Amino acid sequence: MGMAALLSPDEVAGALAELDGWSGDTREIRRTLDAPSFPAAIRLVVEVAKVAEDADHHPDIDIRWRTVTFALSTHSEGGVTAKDTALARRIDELAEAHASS
Ligand SMILES: C[C@H](O)[C@H](O)[C@H]1CNC2=NC(N)=NC(=O)C2=N1
Repeated sequence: MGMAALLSPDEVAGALAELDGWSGDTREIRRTLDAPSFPAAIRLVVEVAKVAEDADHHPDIDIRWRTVTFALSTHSEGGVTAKDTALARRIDELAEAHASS
């Protein structure tokens, strides 16, 4: 048993309504961002990596040139928990600083 509880469908829907650009369901939430350039995309990923390591909660990351997709779930629980919605908010803050959309 992990420490974070799975969110209900209503809780995930409520969180997604507050998170700009995120989609998903109780299994996983995801957002795709376009950075201005490949180096900018990598810088964003490095910043997210620092936050993820500090939180001991790690996103699945897909990098294609300057397009980055972050997919969040709590693997130990088999779905979305508050750890994922919290990390999504942090990613949004970093993405804003990196002029992504
Ligand atoms: C031991 C350590 O806390 C676990 O392996 C962590 C690491 N990062 C993780 N990240 C994610 N996304 N889900 C997890 O269940 C998870 N577990």
